[in-house]
Amino acid sequence: MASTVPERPHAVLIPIPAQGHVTPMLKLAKLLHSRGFYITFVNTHFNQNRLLRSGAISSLDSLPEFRFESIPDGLPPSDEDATQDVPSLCDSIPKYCIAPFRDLITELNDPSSPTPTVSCIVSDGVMSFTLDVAKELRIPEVLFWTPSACGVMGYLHYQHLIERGIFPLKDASDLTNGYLETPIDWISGMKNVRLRDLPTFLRTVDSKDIMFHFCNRAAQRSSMASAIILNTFDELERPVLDAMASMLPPIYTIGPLSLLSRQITTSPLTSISSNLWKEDPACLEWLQGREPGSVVYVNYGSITVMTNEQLIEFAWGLANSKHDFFWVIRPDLVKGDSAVLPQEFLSETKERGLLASWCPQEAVLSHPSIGGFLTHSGWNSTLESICGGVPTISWPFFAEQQTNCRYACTEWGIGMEIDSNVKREEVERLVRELMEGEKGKEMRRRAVEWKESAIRATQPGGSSFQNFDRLVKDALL
Ligand SMILES: O=c1ccn([C@@H]2O[C@H](COP(=O)(O)OP(=O)(O)O[C@H]3O[C@H](CO)[C@@H](O)[C@H](O)[C@H]3O)[C@@H](O)[C@H]2O)c(=O)[nH]1
Repeated sequence: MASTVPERPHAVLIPIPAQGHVTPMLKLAKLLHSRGFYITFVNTHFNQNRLLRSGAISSLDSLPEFRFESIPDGLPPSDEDATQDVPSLCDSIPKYCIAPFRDLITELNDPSSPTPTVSCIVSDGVMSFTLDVAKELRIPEVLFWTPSACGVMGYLHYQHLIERGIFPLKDASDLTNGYLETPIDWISGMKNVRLRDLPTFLRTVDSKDIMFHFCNRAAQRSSMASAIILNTFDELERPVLDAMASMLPPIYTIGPLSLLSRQITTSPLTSISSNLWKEDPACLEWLQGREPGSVVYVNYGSITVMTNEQLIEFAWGLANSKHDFFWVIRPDLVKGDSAVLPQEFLSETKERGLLASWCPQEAVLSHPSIGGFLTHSGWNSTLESICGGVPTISWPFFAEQQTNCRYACTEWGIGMEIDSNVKREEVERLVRELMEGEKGKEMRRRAVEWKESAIRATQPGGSSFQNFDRLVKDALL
């Protein structure tokens, strides 16, 4: 009797097209590939071109059983090397991506397609239109929410903000009159939070705000998924995870993915990365010549923008602290223009400061010479900092970065916050405290403890390691 070889499971993964989402989704894709899955990774055309141009992926069909596909995002052409406008993307994606996504899956499942039948969809938590395609085509779908659990908990309560009359704000003066300090004591699992610690899209008088409704809708629809994946670990966010368990389908905490994915060492997949900008590798050599724990690393992620005046405040704060620093200034970091740093700053710091436009951040944060991280508190940066045992100064920009900052400062003991109206004296003071002060020492001790806890979680027997196994067996196969 002829025996039939069972078909390989085929997972289709789709992140929202932003660096902080593509990176963890690609790590997850690689992990699933290492467990025998055939992978289709779906980018937008815009991002696929960027990944090819930056050298993150060198060709689209060189890897066996791991293919990249792309769909349009519905936006008009824009600067090819700059982050796309986030509200425009969030407005366009649900309208324009659903048909091409449905067509792609239908094509993959056509009997003439050489690929195995699609057995599951793993979609970004905010790409909630994919749930409709999954339902229509009867394919199970798991949602991967890439922010922290505390951030996701904030989004899950956006509907309550409407019901309680908190969203929209009554008056623009609520942004400055102390209203945002209002304690929020009704979210179970979250303590010591104020209105200003919840994801920032509530800070508007516009009842139709795109970002608020985009995140609220995605949060409300999460219960349609068959499971939820979070890039966190139980010990770090236990109270909020416990509270969330009754609000969502089964949750699998599998983070930090940057540690869990280190198990992939032999596959050809190690040669692909998710960088939308070209990395400057020279920084690692520069760090090599520095004393352990002596360098302040400064990076605001892939979306944050600031004015040139703010950039100059950071510059003089760093210079006046007299500490060595490695500062990544993305080409589109300064709003509407390119960054201009004063010549006196450049000459004064040339022996002890290094500037770059993009870097291998995970390697930088694990380098022994890094003593502290001035960050915008994006979730990937927060986790990568924990994995390096590095304490932070936080200048949160938007979304759930304010929530991450609050938790880093008050719950995890690894961060200090800079006022959004940044001034050089405060930067100097906080950098000195971080690098020389008693508080800095204590934060470093806590950061190292969290690093050890993250390592335990991702090693065999650890919670994230086991949850990944369970995710594969119970939710994806
Ligand atoms: O020079 C650089 C700068 C950044 N990165 C990487 O880029 C990612 C940036 O991600 P993150 O720190 O999370 O920041 P954002 O790009 O701002 O991330 C978006 O997505 C995150 C996950 O959902 C959210 O937490 C943030 O609020 C949201 O802005 C990280 O993996 C970094 O290692 C580099 O490799 N090199």
